Amino acid sequence: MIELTHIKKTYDTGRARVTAVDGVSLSVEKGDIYGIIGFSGAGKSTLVRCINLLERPDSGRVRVDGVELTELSVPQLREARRRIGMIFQNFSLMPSRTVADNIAMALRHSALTPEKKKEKIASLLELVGLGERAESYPSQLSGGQKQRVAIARALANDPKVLLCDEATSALDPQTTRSILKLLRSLNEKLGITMVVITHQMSVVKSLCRHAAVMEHGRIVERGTAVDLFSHPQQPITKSFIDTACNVDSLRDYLEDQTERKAVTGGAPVYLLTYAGSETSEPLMANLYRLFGVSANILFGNVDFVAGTPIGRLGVTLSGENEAVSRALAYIKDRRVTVEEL
Ligand SMILES: Nc1ncnc2c1ncn2[C@@H]1O[C@H](COP(=O)(O)OP(=O)(O)OP(=O)(O)O)[C@@H](O)[C@H]1O
Repeated sequence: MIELTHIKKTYDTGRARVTAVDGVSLSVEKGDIYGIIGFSGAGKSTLVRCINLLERPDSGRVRVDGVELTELSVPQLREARRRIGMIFQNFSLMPSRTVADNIAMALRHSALTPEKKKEKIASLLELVGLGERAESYPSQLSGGQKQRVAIARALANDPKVLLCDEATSALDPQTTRSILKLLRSLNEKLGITMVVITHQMSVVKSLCRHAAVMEHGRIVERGTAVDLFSHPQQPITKSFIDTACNVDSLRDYLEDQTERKAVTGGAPVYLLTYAGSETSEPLMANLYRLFGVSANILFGNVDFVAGTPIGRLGVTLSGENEAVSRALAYIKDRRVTVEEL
């Protein structure tokens, strides 16, 4: 559905030349929810704004639903953009217009009759759970409700693609969950392809099937959300995952050598990460049964990523040195990742 090829975008700030996107290629399948994660300034927004040519890349190709956008005339591009909805962190609603009028703005070039437009607006508001708020003004709505209006507006022209730029970053955790749930249901009901920019791995965790990690204008790692969560390769991906899965708290705790000695008795701490069916194996029991090695659990966390459980355990292992080595080899054989902390 979306094909970006060797996208490069630089900005001339007067004093310096900033390379915001540095030769990125990205392919997003129809119906996918694709996350783009990275720290502030990594180039996520610029990359996503290249998908609808809100930013025109210096070089590279942008193909959406089989159409090469960079080759279109201005009127053709305007038409093509209607098939690409976008929502933002700050909602971008017109404060002086009602909810219904905000959505109507997106339909001003539509061929629908005024009657049909009214029906369309009502059904869009129904879809986002705001059937009763057509005549409210944005100032009368909560942040979550404003984002729902923005989503309804983005869907007005039946887009095939929805771009979400930090859509939940300004919302509290509970409202974030409800907006992510809405986006998931729209993806299921409408089959709409979504690209979701975020600096929070928790958004990737609960929404995305695939994701790419950006750093300094480049994609440094990409894959299924399950793979990124269970077998992150790059340091930046690991650090995002550690934060999302609370491993940070264990690392912080172990940094204090006195605390560390008190809980581990000086034994090494291993972080075991396992995904999917690997979780069902009674691993700890087997370590004792097969090797006489017992595990002392210091930390445990299970996340569900795209419906797959991914577990993390922080353990010390006690037993004969030789037995512990064999136990570690046994664990690794079961596709459990072992990291010494
Ligand atoms: N219009 C602009 N003019 C000059 N520099 C820009 C412009 N837009 C972005 N940049 C620069 O390009 C780089 C990438 O910015 P971008 O907003 O794409 O990153 P981001 O990952 O989306 O970060 P954030 O989450 O903070 O928005 C940054 O160094 C930024 O300062």
